Amino acid sequence: MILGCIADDFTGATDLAALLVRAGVPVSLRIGLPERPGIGPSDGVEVVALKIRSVPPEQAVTQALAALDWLRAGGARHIYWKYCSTFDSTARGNIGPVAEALMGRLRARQTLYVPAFPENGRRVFMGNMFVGDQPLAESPMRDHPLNPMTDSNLMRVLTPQLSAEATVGLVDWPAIRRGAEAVAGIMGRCETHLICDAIEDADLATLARAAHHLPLLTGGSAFAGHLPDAWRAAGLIGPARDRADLPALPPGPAVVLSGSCSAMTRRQVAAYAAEAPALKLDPLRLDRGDDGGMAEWLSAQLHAGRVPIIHGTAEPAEVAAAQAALGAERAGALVEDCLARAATLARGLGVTRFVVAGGETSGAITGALGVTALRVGAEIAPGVPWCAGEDGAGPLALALKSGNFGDERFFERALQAAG
Ligand SMILES: Nc1ncnc2c1ncn2[C@@H]1O[C@H](COP(=O)(O)OP(=O)(O)O)[C@@H](O)[C@H]1O
Ligand SMILES: O=C(O)[C@@H](O)C(=O)COP(=O)(O)O
Repeated sequence: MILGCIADDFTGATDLAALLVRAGVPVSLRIGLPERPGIGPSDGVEVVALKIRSVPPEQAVTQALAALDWLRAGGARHIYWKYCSTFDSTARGNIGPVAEALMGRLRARQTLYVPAFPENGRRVFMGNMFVGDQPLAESPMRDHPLNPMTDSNLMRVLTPQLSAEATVGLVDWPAIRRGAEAVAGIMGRCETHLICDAIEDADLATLARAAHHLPLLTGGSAFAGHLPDAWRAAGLIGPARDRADLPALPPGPAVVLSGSCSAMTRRQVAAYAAEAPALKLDPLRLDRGDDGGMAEWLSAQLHAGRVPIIHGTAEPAEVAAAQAALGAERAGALVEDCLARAATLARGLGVTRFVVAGGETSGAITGALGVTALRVGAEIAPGVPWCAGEDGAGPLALALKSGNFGDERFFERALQAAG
């Protein structure tokens, strides 16, 4: 196995798997830490999807190290720590502690942090992240319900997450533009943690050429997608494979479930709810045990042959009000639990296709369905593939959409793409 990947959430894992599949390597995707030892594709990539973005750092470290041990037992030659392309973290932060713990176990002296995903508008310049044309802290990410990002400077975000002996440096864009040797020059300095600029995919390719030999690399899916070419150029893996083996998606009814409150999801939910039956969940009512008659409503919609949407998606002011009354964690958990129950109910009613918006939400739903592995299908939007899996009831299909990915018509597009 050339690469073993640890993803901090489930949308991130399918995003990563999709970009690696695009890069022509065989990819195997596990949901949660596998119970039994296993060996991934001999010349390919194994992705382990965890739900550790918003948990306390100690828990994130424990789970990531367990995944690392599993991947190394399966023969992984390099490890990739995948987090969000907007560098999302809680106030205490998990990106740094997990990276340091993985470095410790791998005896790695240095690692790179490369979150940029230019195709989806996430770019880093002189250590500052931009989402589209806005600095990260002025973008809608400042209002994220669980991981609000209030500083655009990634070196300032990362430094307090690390131990006192860690040193943080920058691989700056002017150096990247000079080429892999200039990047190697910066890597030869003493800093152990290097935040990397990247504006275009060409920058990610340069970084991959300079750093593909490191035992641990970290970042978003786009950088990982450039590693196979760098390994090929170094003669370490075989030629790119065609995707002749796209998994077939099972036919059958579908539902859309959204717990994401991200700006793009809010537009997507509004567009879909204008044309399809929609049930909106309110954490304050859920706290009183009132889910708006979800089971009866869902059953009636499915029996009428519709593709309904159930969602907690709300504007920042509504989210803030729910959080003020219940606390952010409880408000989030109430919606996640209810959507997980909706998924189980839908499955019991014969649904085979689930379009899900939100990373934490996808973790809750996939966990409730009991899916433990996914095969990656065609991409609906950059970083969002349809995936095929199985639970106790048989085959099913899941499209796990990251909060800000896709365009306004994403849900409709996903349903059409499933055929
Ligand atoms: N109305 C709401 N009020 C408060 N929290 C909510 C509401 N609706 C959803 N949430 C929570 O917000 C979080 C969104 O996170 P996530 O699913 O990862 O979405 P994204 O991919 O956009 O980051 C989830 O924990 C979800 O349960
Ligand atoms: O890197 C990305 O942006 C995604 O892969 C991802 O991790 C998204 O997370 P959510 O926005 O929380 O779904």
